[in-house]
Amino acid sequence: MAIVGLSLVLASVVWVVFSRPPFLQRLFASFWSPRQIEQPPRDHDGAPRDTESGKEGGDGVRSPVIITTTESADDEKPTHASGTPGVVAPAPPTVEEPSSQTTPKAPAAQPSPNGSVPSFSLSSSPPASAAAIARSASAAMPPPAPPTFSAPKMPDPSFTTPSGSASSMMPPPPRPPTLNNLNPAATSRNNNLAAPNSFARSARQPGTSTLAPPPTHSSKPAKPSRKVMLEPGHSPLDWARLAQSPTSDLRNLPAGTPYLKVTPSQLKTMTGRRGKDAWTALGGRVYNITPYVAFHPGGGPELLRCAGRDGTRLFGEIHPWVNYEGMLASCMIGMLVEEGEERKSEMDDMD
Ligand code: HEM
Repeated sequence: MAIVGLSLVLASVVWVVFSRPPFLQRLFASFWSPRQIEQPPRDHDGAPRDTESGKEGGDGVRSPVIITTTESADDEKPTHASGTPGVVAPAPPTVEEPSSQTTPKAPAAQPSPNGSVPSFSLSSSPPASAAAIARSASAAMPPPAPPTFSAPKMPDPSFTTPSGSASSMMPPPPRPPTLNNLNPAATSRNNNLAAPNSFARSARQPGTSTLAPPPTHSSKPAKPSRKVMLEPGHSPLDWARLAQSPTSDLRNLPAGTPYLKVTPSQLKTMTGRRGKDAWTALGGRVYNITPYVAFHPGGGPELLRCAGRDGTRLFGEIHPWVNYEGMLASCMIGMLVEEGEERKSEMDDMD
């Protein structure tokens, strides 16, 4: 197409140079007034030529219509050449635009046999208007590159392995969670990961709380206190004041009586009943506990459980921390001896 167009242009130029048609001179004269519309030439009889219907008036000789740039597109009405062989057209119709110099595609007509001036005839389907010419010209030219609105290339969302080199490869983004994870078939691949959760669910039984402290068996539950209400004036402080007085004698023995050797049989008769005092042996020593019964925090009956016998084991089971020696120093009778030892000592005294 480009070659054909160029050849047409070249042929037109050659023709204009050699023939110099009169209409071209008028064209040059009117070139400087582009808004002027040149009236189409009239036929010899003076009637305007019907350019739309293609009818020719007069002798049928067709005059070209030169259309310059006009205000409205309706004025652009080119004429169609008859293209009859042998009919010499003075000039081919040309449509000129000041901005775009386009030439209609008109193939060179065969020269007339009589050797007249070569004429040009329009092709079978010439553009009918300047816009059509422009369209045809644009169609003849290579189409411009279409505007590209392509966005910056985003990374391929697919997670296929890229074919680039390893140096240009970037680590793929983390796989977003998809609904496929809900598929049992898909989750079956991650059973090894779901196992701990299922184990944790199975290990935690309903009703158990992880916030509750674990059960401990190291601390014994506190025993309820077995202390009793003491009579007024019989507090531990009152006992301490009474027992440490130098004038107080709590043994209930004749004055000046030394410490006695008490045998278990003798101790057994001192139970605090039948008018006798209550004696007990603690750590090999014999104490008269009768004055302390009213001051015992654990109560009298508890204290008298060891009267008339050795109360060392029972005492240690309840309150081994109690300093009985200091508390009962003024109540000490003597030493607990084996049976027969008191007699042996009496015989030694007789000797
Ligand atoms: C003869 C010597 C004894 C002395 C000097 C003595 C002294 C004491 C003292 C000072 C307490 C108060 C302890 C405290 O406040 O923590 C006490 C409490 C007690 N005693 Fe004795 N006691 C004697 C013998 C006994 C015996 C032979 C028994 C029982 C068979 C006994 C049973 C108790 C009980 C049950 C308590 C109350 C413990 C508690 O706080 O729950 N005591 N005694």
